[in-house]
Amino acid sequence: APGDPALTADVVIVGGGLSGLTAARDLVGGGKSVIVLEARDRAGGRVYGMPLGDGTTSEGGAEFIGPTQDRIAALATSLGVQTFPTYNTGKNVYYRNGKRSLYATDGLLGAVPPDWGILDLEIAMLRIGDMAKKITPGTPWTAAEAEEWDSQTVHTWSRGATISNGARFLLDAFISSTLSCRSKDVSMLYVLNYVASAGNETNPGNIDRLINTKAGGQESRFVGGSQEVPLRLAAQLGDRIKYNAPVRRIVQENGGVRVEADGVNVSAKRVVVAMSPAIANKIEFLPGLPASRAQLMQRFPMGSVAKFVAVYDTPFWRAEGLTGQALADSGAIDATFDNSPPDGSRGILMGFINQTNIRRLDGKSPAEVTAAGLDSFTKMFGTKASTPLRTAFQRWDNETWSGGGPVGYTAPGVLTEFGPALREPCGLVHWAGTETSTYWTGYMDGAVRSGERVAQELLPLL
Ligand SMILES: Cc1cc2nc3c(=O)[nH]c(=O)nc-3n(C[C@H](O)[C@H](O)[C@H](O)COP(=O)(O)OP(=O)(O)OC[C@H]3O[C@@H](n4cnc5c(N)ncnc54)[C@H](O)[C@@H]3O)c2cc1C
Repeated sequence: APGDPALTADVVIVGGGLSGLTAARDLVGGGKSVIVLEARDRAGGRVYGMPLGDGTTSEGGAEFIGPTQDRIAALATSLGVQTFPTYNTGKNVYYRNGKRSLYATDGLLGAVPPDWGILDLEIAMLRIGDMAKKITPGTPWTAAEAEEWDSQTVHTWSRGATISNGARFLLDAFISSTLSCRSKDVSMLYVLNYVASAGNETNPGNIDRLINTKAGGQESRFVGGSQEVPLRLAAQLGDRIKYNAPVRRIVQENGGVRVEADGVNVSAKRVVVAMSPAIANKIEFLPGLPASRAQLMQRFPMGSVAKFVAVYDTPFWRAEGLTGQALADSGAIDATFDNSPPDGSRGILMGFINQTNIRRLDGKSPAEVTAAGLDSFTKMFGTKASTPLRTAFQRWDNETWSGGGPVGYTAPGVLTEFGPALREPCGLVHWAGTETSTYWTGYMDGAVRSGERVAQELLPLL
């Protein structure tokens, strides 16, 4: 705003999440001056160590890393952050139609619960895999069948492709646990691209790598918590990052950009907007953006998700032969993981509260959310789960600077019509954020890849 101190840099980066921080690292490495403007009082965005109230934290946002997520892996290694395997020994819990059952994840069908309709499901999953092979990751609108797949939701497709309630429930659960939305919210084309994107340049994406713990996206965790990665990268960037500086307006004028944030203005040659399209839509652009980009940002909502954790003096489920992973069709939590520290010195259960379930808890008190979370854990893991030492939860739908999570998704008709505007620079404005990534879109790896891509895009222009 007028009167605020004015800084100058080659590039101003809006957003201090993994995408913005990575872009800053590479631009600084290329000899350019950079200022990062971050709305929050911390770096990391959707990567956040949720305080447990005893001086320790548990992952409140992004957590897992798996094979082919090469760029987040390289970044973590460069910062001295190690990984360890997600606890995955024993059986998983399946809570369905009021009944609890256990299932092994190393059987013929992999990590699929033993529901009626399992063959029906397998056939549908194979079909999804075959369709995803026809997608070029990052540009799904170029597929020959793009119009057909972008004309239906996953719900519409799955009701045609399956006959059993079990298969339909599990396909809905796949969408809820990966995108935190309902199958009726999201385009089939979007999901096929998500599957195709779960790989790298030499290993085509596939559904198993997307959803599995063993050999999949949930295989490993970071020692000390995932937030170590953005926090250490932010420390390297030092006072190039300005916190508590929400950007309100981006003005392109006189051959450069002026970026106006609360308390500070920055003039630069170019600007990178490093966040989800939905959150970028809160910024005023002058002159206005091309309609295809402006309207893309109106059509890219965030999922609705919270993470709930309970801390116990031991991971008691391990002694009972359980992984700590569960899937449920009722209650607040629909999927869980063992979030204990690497040495198992105490037990932490983590549950996702997704889509309708978290909206039902809108306006509820922390005590009511906690009661709902513990009720779920108790149904899944027995009465021992009802008496934790402490609990915590992190809602993302209430976060002003995230607007939900884990990722933005699109309803039918959006990618084929507006998708090409996702990465296309608008004059001096460039776009990063996991939503723009070719591989592992929606993940930390995608965020890092998008930061690396935007830096490569900019360096020859500066
Ligand atoms: C509950 C949950 C679980 C997840 N689990 C995983 C997982 O297990 N593995 C995985 O790889 N990924 C996971 N993810 C996804 C992962 O967190 C994201 O893909 C990634 O962190 C996105 O990084 P980003 O830089 O693209 O965006 P963000 O992290 O959203 O960064 C955007 C930044 O911009 C800032 N900002 C917004 N508006 C403004 C403004 N106007 N001015 C200035 N700054 C602004 C925000 O504060 C934020 O810091 C999860 C996410 C959630 C929410």
